[in-house]
Amino acid sequence: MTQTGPANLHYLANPLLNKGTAFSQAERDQLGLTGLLPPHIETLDEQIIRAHAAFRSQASPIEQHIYLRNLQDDNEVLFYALLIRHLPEMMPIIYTPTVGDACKQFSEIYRHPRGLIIPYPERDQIEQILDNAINTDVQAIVVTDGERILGLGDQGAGGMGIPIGKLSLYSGAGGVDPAVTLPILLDPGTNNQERLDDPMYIGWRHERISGEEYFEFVDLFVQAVKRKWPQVLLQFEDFAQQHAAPLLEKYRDQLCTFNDDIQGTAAVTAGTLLAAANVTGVPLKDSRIAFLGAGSAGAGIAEELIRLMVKQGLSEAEARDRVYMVDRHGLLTDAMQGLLPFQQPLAHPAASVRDWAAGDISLLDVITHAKPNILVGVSGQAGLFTEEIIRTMAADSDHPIVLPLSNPTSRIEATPEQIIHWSDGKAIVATGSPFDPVSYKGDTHHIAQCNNSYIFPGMGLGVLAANATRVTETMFIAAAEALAALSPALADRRASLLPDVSDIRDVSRQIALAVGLTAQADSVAPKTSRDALEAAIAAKFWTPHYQDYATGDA
Ligand SMILES: O=C([O-])CC(=O)C(=O)O
Ligand SMILES: [Mg+2]
Repeated sequence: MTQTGPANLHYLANPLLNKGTAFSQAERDQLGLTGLLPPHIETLDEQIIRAHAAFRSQASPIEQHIYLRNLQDDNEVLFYALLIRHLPEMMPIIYTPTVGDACKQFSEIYRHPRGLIIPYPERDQIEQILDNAINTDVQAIVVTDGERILGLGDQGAGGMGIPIGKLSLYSGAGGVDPAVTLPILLDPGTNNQERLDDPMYIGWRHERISGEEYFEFVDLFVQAVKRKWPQVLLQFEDFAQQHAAPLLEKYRDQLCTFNDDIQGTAAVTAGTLLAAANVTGVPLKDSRIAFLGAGSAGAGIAEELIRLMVKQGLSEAEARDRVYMVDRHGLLTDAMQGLLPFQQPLAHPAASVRDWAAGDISLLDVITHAKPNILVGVSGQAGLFTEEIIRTMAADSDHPIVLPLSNPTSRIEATPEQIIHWSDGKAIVATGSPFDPVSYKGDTHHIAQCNNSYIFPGMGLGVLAANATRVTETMFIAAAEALAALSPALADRRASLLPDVSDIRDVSRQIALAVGLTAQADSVAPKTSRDALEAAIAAKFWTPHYQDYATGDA
């Protein structure tokens, strides 16, 4: 049957169906596309080469981001084929760090609708909004409310860049079909004055709603999602500290959900530290760990490490004793007023540290007295790992492990180069944002990217392939252990602690298997054999390819 007129838009305007110059002659004839496309018919491979050249010709990372996002909104098969072929080059563009700039400039660079936006004034129509999603088989959602975007704070509606970037990695790194993914922005306003004052701001121009109203708004959304897609995986991303942990506690037993900043970051950090323990010879249970930043991400990592130390044989009290949380008022102690519920179990008895300082106990005081061999930065603030802090730590430890995890690059606590120089080459460094290797005194130090991007794509794939109905803490432990088992540093101590980004699709499949097996053991997924689960993961694993729309009788 020959289609003419606007029906051809069905193919050209839907990025999940569009093939651009790769529509065959038969498709062009049958779908009414002749004359709408240039005559040379390209293969996907030729399209990738041409798109890569166009990408390279962009003047700056943000221009490259805009180019790739436009390509994604035009032709998803080509976008993912290009991305997968050039992951190490393109991941920093669609994801951290450049996605941070894209969130800040979201209004200026906005081009096409993608996903769903739910502004607070439209809260009575959430079901209708969900019905409007252009993809009907939704299996994985990433949602943000824009309040704590990376270390960049409140970006309002610009936060939508994050769910889009995360889901690009679900497909690009985790093999989840983009047709089943849906980014969502809850827009409860913004307290970012610059955005409110910007005439170009495209979000709901209103200060953030808060308190009961806020939690009711999120609940309207979650209940509507549960009714419409009862099996869906719902990932919370970049919510502010005062909301992230309470929302996780509220919903973790209601549907298949997790918080990436609390649980995904915890798992990748645990995996990195398990790998590092193989290099240093100091097991996690014998380590002492200092954190700068005691928000929900820091606390999430701390609790995961405590679980692992207990698994390695410590009592819970012994494990807690080895973890020191430092926030803007210094070391958390039980004498502090106003600790949040998730911080209280991580506070040290004030009496046990009374002699460390006259007033607030600083990070340097903690380094001096507790002598940690592991230092984790989740402060969101640049420069807080000072030369004195790193030198003091290195004086007491043969292999200090330093993880400045704050994103994007502009927020890092200290650069790998600084840490390696100040520690005279002793430190093992992994960062949240990507960094090039550092040369120091003839040695090359590889900098692993300790980013939850090693975890959430595999978690998503594993949950979907195993038909899991909940996400448990043991599934994250399994993901961390699976990641550590793939560390190149196991075979070569000088190699990176984490696999190369170019191997991330294989990593995701391994993590999916570990996660799926654990979901079965935890009775949150139907029991199958290991072989059947492996087959389910392989069947679920999407690779970009074009469908043939031409009917045989052309
Ligand atoms: O997005 C990233 O690169 C890691 C992450 O979740 C965050 O920093 O909030
Ligand atoms: Mg995040």
